[in-house]
Amino acid sequence: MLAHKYVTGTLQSAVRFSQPFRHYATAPPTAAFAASKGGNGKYLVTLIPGDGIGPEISESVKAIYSAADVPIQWEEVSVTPVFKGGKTVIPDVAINSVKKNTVALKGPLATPIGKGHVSLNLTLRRTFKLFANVRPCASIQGFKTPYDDVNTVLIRENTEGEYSGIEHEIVDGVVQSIKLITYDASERVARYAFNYARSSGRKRVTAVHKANIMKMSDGMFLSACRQVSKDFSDISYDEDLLDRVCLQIVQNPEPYSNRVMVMPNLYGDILSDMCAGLIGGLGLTPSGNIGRDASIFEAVHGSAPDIAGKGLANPTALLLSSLMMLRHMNLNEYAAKIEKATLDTIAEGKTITGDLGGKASTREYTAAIINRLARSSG
Ligand SMILES: NC(=O)C1=CN([C@@H]2O[C@H](COP(=O)(O)OP(=O)(O)OC[C@H]3O[C@@H](n4cnc5c(N)ncnc54)[C@H](O)[C@@H]3O)[C@@H](O)[C@H]2O)C=CC1
Ligand SMILES: O=C(O)CCC(=O)C(=O)O
Repeated sequence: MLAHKYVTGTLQSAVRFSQPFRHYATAPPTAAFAASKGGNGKYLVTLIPGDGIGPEISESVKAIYSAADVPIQWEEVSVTPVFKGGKTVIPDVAINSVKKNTVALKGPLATPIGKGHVSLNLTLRRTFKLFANVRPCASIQGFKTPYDDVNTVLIRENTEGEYSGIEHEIVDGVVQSIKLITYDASERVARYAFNYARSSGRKRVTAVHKANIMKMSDGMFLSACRQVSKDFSDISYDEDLLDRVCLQIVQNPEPYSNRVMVMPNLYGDILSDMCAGLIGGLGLTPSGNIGRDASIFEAVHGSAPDIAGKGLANPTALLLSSLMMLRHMNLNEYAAKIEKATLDTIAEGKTITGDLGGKASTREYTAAIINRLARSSG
């Protein structure tokens, strides 16, 4: 078993790799990583390739890891839903793999719209009590977008709120969907956000809300944040309305760059897509779903059915998610090496995918990163 050294480990990486730390570190002081090793001495990590572009971008990550000699052995599982006991559930083999390995990299899973099975993404988060979804979003130096220095970190409550999945038809034509907020879950994610701010050198936490309208539910979320803020005298705390944040961040993202924003589930889902738009799109933004007993890393984006199977997908978001995972596992040097090769490839701009304005296929872009890795170690 590896010890729980996250705060120390992360601070060390801050000193040694100041630029990467700014981008894609996780600072999970409460999350456990109990190393599970295979016979070859490599760490076992669950890989869920997912739907749509998921298998293509997973192949890319696997190829890059292999080229960088990352000491990881993938345990690949499918989460094709099965019908059991009147419900759609995730197959036991996938659940058991994540339970055993405690870390997983997951491709996007598609959810039918307005009908069909529940979201398996949400089911995984609830099953493993992955209470905080960390979504960093940073401009890539040298890659030109309308904004040059976006560096936001958004932490989203990940188990309840508007995504509790409690909906019913009261009478014909009237449907009720319950937004469930508990003090415990709010307190837990708020504490995580403050700890994250402290260990990543950010000086402010902003709770994003709509408590002017949802006085009780978002009001309770804010009460929990205020209470937790009292334990962090070195971090300033404030609150802002979601709609104001949306307006202001697209007008000028700079003031949001040195703080952590924490918020209920749905707001985090939407605001993180908007932040992705500030830096070049969904092909670039990673995330980590952090829990006490397991953590699952995934891109912010979905299965992109419009480009699936065409070899056009940008694997960067999944790759950067996997780097958050490596840092979570204290494999910092591998993360730094791959991160540099990736960001340099994008900054150079010669071999980038269509979503970033380039012409490269997923394979060509992956090969460009691998070449750069080879050059840097040769
Ligand atoms: N965590 C997860 O697994 C998520 C799953 N989904 C699911 O994914 C499915 C599709 O959802 P959409 O709303 O279409 O969102 P999406 O994120 O899949 O796609 C939105 C747009 O961004 C583009 N895009 C996304 N990722 C890209 C990448 N890596 N490279 C290049 N272009 C990329 C797509 O081509 C599309 O035009 C739905 O079933 C949804 O429920 C959506 C979001 C998150
Ligand atoms: O589960 C899904 O299909 C979409 C989920 C999503 O957009 C998210 O929570 O990130």
